[in-house]
Amino acid sequence: MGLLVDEAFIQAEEQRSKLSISDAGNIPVIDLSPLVAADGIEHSREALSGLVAKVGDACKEWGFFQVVNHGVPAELHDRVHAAAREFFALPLEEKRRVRRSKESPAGYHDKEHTKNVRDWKEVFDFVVNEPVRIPTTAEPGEERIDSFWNQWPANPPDLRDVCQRYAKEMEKLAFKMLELISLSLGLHAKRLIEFFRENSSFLRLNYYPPCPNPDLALGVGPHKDPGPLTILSQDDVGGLDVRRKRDGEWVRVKPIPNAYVINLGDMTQVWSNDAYESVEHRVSVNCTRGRLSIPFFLTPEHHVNLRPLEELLSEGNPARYEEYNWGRFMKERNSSNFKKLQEDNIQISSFRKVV
Ligand SMILES: O=C(O)CCC(=O)C(=O)O
Ligand SMILES: [Fe+2]
Repeated sequence: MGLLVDEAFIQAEEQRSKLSISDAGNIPVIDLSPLVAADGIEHSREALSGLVAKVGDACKEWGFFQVVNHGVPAELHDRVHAAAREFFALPLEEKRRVRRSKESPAGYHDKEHTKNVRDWKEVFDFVVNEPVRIPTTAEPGEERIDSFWNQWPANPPDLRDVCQRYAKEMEKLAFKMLELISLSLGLHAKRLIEFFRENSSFLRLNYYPPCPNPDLALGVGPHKDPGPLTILSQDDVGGLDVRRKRDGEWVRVKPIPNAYVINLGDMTQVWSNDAYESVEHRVSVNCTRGRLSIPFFLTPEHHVNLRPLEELLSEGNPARYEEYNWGRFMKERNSSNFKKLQEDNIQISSFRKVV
């Protein structure tokens, strides 16, 4: 295939997607119905122990799994997808009325870079709880805090309401997943939820238009998510690829109707002192069908500090990470989206202790 896309989108040869990628056939699919039926995990721990074990195994072996019977109303899910499609179909000029800026980082944008290569996608971001507060700079000792709010487009008119209701459902599901992950690590069910009573979580509507050079560009370059976990809804097109832990191969996550894809992020890796690992993933594109995906990123407030959890450490298993501050970490990471840096943005590996 000849070169049809702008140079900014071209991935280095070793990062490109092979057209013959295989389906991740055995990525775990976990049925959450015991949890939904039990009305809270505290009350029926026995009945849920099988579920906890499954989540633990999936976290260790894959760091990626899908959940079904999760309790999120299908009708609401379908309405968010429909509204998102309508939004992305608007003329660029109209979408750009709610474009994001340094001062107002929620909204529409189409120029994100992952590892300094431009992603083949359009995005609309919104936060779950307003306003979100973030330090003005990433300097140590910075005391100034900026607040920002969502920007909602006039069209489609129901986008705001549908998105806000859906966001609350995602928050609820994320808390359930945190309980299961806590229990699977041998922690108290509420141990990890503590960090998110107030939170800065956000949702992203991703649209990946058909791409004339799916052999050269990616929808999102290879990366790991920085929070504890991400809950993703995808349509039936497919394109999410995971680097399988077992052999380092890229495999495609098969779309399952009404399922959510859950992936662990860096924060879970740090808390668990590497017992669970954040998994690398990327998005491949294709030349015929536009793809829609809607990830929910659970994230804490800016003042939260992260480090391996004391209860999981021992003499034989000392902390592998230095403590870091979430607000400063995110400020530093996000600044690379606005100016194209030569180096890659900050990663948790910067906090890894030399032992
Ligand atoms: O679109 C997808 O399937 C994944 C998107 C993703 O990984 C991200 O936005 O962090
Ligand atoms: Fe991601």
